[in-house]
Parts: sequence; C-alpha cells; structure tokens
Amino acid sequence: MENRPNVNVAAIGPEEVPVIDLSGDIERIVEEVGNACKEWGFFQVINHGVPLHLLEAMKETSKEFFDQPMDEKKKAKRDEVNPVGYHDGEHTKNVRDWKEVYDFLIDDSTLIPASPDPDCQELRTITNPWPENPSQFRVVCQEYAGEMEKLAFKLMEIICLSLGLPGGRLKGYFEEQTSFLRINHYPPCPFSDLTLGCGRHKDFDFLTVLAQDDVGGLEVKRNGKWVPVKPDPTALIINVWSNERYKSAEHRAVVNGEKERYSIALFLVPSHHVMVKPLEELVSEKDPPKYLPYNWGKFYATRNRSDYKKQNVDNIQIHDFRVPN
Ligand SMILES: O=C(O)CCC(=O)C(=O)O
Ligand SMILES: [Fe+2]
Repeated sequence: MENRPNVNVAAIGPEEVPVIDLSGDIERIVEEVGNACKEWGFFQVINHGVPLHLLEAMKETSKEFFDQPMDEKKKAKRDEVNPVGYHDGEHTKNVRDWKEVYDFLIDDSTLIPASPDPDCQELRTITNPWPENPSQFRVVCQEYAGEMEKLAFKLMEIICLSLGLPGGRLKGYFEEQTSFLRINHYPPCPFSDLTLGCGRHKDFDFLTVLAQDDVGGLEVKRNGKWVPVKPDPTALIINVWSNERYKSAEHRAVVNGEKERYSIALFLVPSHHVMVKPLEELVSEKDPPKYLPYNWGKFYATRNRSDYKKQNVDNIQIHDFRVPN
C-alpha cells in the first residue's frame, strides 16, 4: 500500500512547503532556510538567480531528446560500466518507476572507485555519453549545470551559516565532486491511480536542487501525510540531508493520466574519497553522532551496481549507517 498514490494524501491548502525569497537581507535568508530545514527539510526558492530562459531552454531540449525514437536515445545509454546517460528501467525501493531519465555529471571527467569492494583502491574515470541529437543538448545542459551548481554552493553556504558554522565549512569536501544532474521524464500514465512516477525515497546527497514544469506531481511526507508541492516552473525546490539536526524529507512523484511531466534534479555530492560523517562541531556527549562514517565513493559504486535490476533486498541507503538507538 505504501507504493500506491492515493493513500494518505493531505488536503491541499493548510500546510504548504515554505517558499523562500533568496534576494535581500542575508540574515533573514539564513534564518528562513534554517527553520525550513528543521521543520520540513524541503523548501522552494524564488529569485534564485538562475535565468528563467535557461530553465525553459533546458525543458525544451529535454523534450526534444526524449521525443526521439528509442534507438536514438539508447545511443546515449547508461550501462553496468558507465552509470550516467539515458536509462528507462529505474527502480526506487525495488518497484519500477514510470519514467525515463538522462543523468549527466557536472564534471565531464569524474573519478570514482572502480569497484564497491572496500579493499579495492583502484579508481576509474567516468564521462558523460552525450547524445548527438538534439544538437544543442550538450551546450544547454552544461550551461544549465553551471548555473545550478553556483546556486547549490550558495545554498550550501547558507545552510552552514544557519548551523552556526563558517559559510565555507563544507566546500573542501566537494573539490572533486561527483555531483550529477538527472532529467526525469514521466510520460502520461493510464494507471495513474496505481503507479508512481518516482517511488517514495529520501535523496542520498547533501542537497538537491529540483526544477519542475507546471504539471505537478511532487509530494513530500509531513506528519504521516503526503503534501503536494505547488508546481511553479520559476521556483526551485531544495531538499537537504544532514545528521538529523535538519530533516531529510521523504518524497515521491505521482504521475498524470493525460500529461507528461518533466523535472530536473541536481544532486550535490562530495569527492569520491570523502568519509561522510557527522561534523565534529555538531556532535557532543549529549548529542552523539547518529551515523557511522562511510566512504562516499564506495556508497556510490554500490548503489550504481544495484540500480539496474530488481533486487531481492532494498538498495543501500543512508539509514544502513544509522547508529542503533
Ligand atoms: O520528479 C520529481 O518531482 C521528483 C524527482 C526526485 O525526487 C528525484 O529524482 O530524486
Ligand atoms: Fe528525490
């Protein structure tokens, strides 16, 4: 039942995901972001600095890409070796999603561990399999990624400030970032009351910046109910992850019976060698670490290996590293 769209959906209106204006007084912004992270772990931003014409161009070129015949899309396909590119068989929590995606790395040449095996030190370089068509696809994606990246790092700074840390406290962990973007295309679905476009999940990254079109479908879990996020193609949705000082919100995307829908996520993730663990400044005897350290690159390599087929177990998740109470 957890995977059905119509169960436990909140009425529209009384509770809405916070909307934060990123222009103006920095102290106000820091306070609003801190509160939204504590209360929701999810918020929308407006006046974010990403040019609206670029958001539109990105949607257009994405549509042109996905409208192509399957043979053409498969030329830019991801596979067991290369975890980025076109893919239409994603599973969230072992249930197949009603969507197709194109993933691309911010850094065209990104280092990751060659294997999930903790004893293997070998690294390999992964690169984006850019499609030849549409011809402007690559340029638009790269320009878009550059703007989104600037915004993601600005938000990282604001989040650090809101935690009482220096703004640049986390930047160093992202020098050889493995961050990537994902274009989600949800075709119209004749079984929209039975199927989800993207099953319930928490993102695995430090921070996600999500753009969506005007169709709607994104929902965030709040006090046991699914709250729909008002679709606004000019706003961006931010979703954070932290050591439980801030919430990491569960969310999902429902599909539409008639309309297709696009969303584009940037997942901000660190360099492959970074050990992810609670920051020393945020733990104390009274507030001990809630998570065990884990190597980001190995986590990424493990997930990529298991993304392809339906597994007998759930995919590796951050909560696998949670310290038992
Ligand atoms: O399409 C959406 O609104 C959500 C997508 C999402 O949560 C994801 O790609 O992680
Ligand atoms: Fe997500």
